[in-house]
Amino acid sequence: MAVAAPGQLNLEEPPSWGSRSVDCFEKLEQIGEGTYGQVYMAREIKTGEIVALKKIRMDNEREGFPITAIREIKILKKLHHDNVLQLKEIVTSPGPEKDEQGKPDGNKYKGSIYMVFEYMDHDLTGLADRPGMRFTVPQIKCYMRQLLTGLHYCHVNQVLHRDIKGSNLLIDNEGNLKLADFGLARSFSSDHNGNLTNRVITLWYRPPELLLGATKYGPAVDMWSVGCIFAELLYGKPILPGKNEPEQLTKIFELCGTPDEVNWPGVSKIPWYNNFKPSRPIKRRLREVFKLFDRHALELLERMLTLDPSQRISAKDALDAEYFWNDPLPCDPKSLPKYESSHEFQTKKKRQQLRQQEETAKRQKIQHPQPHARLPPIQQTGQPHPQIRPGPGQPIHNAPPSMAAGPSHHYGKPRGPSGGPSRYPQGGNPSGGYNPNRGGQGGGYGSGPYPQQGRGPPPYGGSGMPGTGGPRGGSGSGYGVGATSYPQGGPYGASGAGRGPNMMGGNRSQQHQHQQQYGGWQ
Ligand SMILES: Nc1ncnc2c1ncn2[C@@H]1O[C@H](COP(=O)(O)OP(=O)(O)OP(=O)(O)O)[C@@H](O)[C@H]1O
Repeated sequence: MAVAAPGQLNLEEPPSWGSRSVDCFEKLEQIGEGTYGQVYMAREIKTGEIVALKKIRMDNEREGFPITAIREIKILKKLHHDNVLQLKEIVTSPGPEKDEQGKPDGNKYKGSIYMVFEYMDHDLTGLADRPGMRFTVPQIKCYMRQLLTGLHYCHVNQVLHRDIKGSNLLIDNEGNLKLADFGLARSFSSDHNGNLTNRVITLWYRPPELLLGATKYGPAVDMWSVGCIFAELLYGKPILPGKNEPEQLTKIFELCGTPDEVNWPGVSKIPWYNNFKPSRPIKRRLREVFKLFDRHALELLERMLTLDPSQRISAKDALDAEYFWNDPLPCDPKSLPKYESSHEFQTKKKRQQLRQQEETAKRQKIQHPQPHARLPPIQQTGQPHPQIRPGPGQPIHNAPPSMAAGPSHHYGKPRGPSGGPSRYPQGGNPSGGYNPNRGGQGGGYGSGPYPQQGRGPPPYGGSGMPGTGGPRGGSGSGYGVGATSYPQGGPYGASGAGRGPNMMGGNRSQQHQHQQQYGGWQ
């Protein structure tokens, strides 16, 4: 394999994995900082294509190339799906590392390795954190369906993601959602008998079985995380923000009730069950806490946030849920508005800058109190003119790609504990039309190729469907307008009565009794 000499570009050769130098790319801006390395937006010099470069952290030289990166590369090489982030190539940086004076440091050959990914404009957390951002119901359905489709593909191909969270769900300006960050992912098989680590999945999205110490588990762990994301999208903020593992379990029990041998056969045999067993049983309150969610959303959420992993809904069955087949239907991703790029890293940075600015302004005020309230405020130099930017949360229709991906325009706002839900959709379309376009059931977890979805092609909202035009909703949509109507101050607060009608209204009885899916992996 030809390796590019330091500073030289392999422009003639088609890129083969690991053969090219990172110098083939021009780094534009840092867009992410993860546990395992930095992520940059970059431009390929030859083609002008915008990509994301994820630098593999090699801090711990003694342990060699990080196992997480090896896993991620191995897994991503075998996954090819529209809803899974595509790894395009691996590139290397020319070693040896330069010292502080810019001279090569002979003792240190620390050439870096980068993964080259297709560039995505947003991650879900960054997008949701934009001030004034409200997702419409068709938009939430659209994202959820893509998330489930990508995850179903992974599970069918015997890959557990094990770190589903908003910042790992990347979204482009075509409305496509892709699963990213397979650093904690691993292959599994239904006959796998070995133990797996339970120290996976970011705490707020971690299922009860892992918190209770299970070391044999399957795709159901990802489905719990999906349930947390789903509720977060509807509710407007994370629903289970525990500070540590015991508190996380307590929050889960307060929402989902305590597990016992009746609702979760076998739970008492999970290693730490006795350590965490609450002194008295707690009733499940999910339906009460989220009673303002529409009926089909609540039904689906119930099945995702089921304590017993063997009874938790699978990605495939979730895609078949009434929620996705009733009005308002998921919108076509392409109909979603285009926003300026927003990644969690940048919105956090922006929030920090804003806080600093506010503190400086406060300090200045204390040092130089204004003698008269009517005097005009001191003009800050270097501030952009407010009119050159679109309003916060406003889509930038017709912006050329370079602007849409422009590095210097990011909005952020403090997301303090008092920041109540503000971005979930408002009242929905009461006319719940039924989509008859359904095929039979099919697929399931097995080896082999990715099966077709049971219901044939996904429905898209047709004309007149509320909110297909974007988060502000079209005329008469009823989405994204009006005051926030969900309870403030956390999901366990008093549930507000009389806050508007159920989105769907309807009274149809539940159609499907879903099969248990995960028994084999428990
Ligand atoms: N292909 C991409 N396009 C745009 N942004 C990206 C891309 N890949 C990653 N990012 C951004 O970088 C962030 C971190 O990336 P990633 O999760 O892959 O790294 P990580 O080191 O594993 O992070 P973590 O510790 O949060 O799991 C993402 O949340 C996202 O905002």
